[in-house]
Amino acid sequence: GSKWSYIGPDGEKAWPKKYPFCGGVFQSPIDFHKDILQYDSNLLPLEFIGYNVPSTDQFTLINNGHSVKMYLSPTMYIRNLPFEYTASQLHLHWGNRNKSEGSEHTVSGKHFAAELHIVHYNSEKYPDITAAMDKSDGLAVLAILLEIGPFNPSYEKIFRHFRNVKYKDQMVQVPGFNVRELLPDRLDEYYRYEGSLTTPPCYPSVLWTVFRHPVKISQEQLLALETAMYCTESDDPEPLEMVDNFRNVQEFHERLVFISFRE
Ligand SMILES: NS(=O)(=O)c1c(F)c(F)c(S(=O)(=O)CCO)c(N[C@H]2CCc3ccccc32)c1F
Ligand SMILES: [Zn+2]
Repeated sequence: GSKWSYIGPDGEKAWPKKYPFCGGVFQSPIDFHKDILQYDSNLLPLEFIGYNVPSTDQFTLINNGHSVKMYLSPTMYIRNLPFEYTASQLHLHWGNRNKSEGSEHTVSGKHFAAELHIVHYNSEKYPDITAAMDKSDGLAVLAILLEIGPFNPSYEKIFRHFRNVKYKDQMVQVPGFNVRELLPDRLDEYYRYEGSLTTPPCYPSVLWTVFRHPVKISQEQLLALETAMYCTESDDPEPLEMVDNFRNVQEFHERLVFISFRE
């Protein structure tokens, strides 16, 4: 499978050797700081269609060795982007139990505890995500910054299954729920820029929407995320904890991030 990691000799500094786009342009994630932000009044709130998936449907949650990802229903899509984008999967990035600063995007140099990504592909132009993922208008990823606060029952609908996907390639079925509950209340306030996948193959194919307002999960939920999973298979004699699975922020020169809010 894909031989890359977040640590050691196959870590992010080595990614460009096998995945040239990782050393290229428009790379993500980035730091949002005031001198690259520009207000844009044309940035409308996104519209989510079909996000309220009935509990009779099921999502497949899988540990792929890099993250924990959940396949979404093809009836879920977003409007109010340049094209219609259909949901593909969601996954998370996080730190470790001693340093809960595992978000990919940062704000004024500050990490949040973790980050949820909902990956969509341009279903108006491409038949599936594999066709879309290396096209400049191929993908749209929504990013939700996570921070510590009260217990979050919506995130628990995913988190309570972590014990069944502890090891690489393990999977479990998750009853459908309203994925809109995972997003912050203020959908009208977000950062928007053109960037890339934050993992190999790092294609510069992503229209990023990072919501301004973080969502809160409890300390215990965060600890579960930081301690539940392994990158290795269940029978591996040298288990590797799945921690710190975030890419460092990338150089962002001569470019702007558009914001839908006046700070
Ligand atoms: N942070 S991110 O949003 O850039 C991002 C990831 F961080 C990440 F881990 C994955 S993955 O599929 O779990 C593993 C590596 O592809 C994807 N998966 C994408 C990339 C390629 C692909 C192909 C089919 C379905 C999903 C994806 C991803 F888009
Ligand atoms: Zn991601």
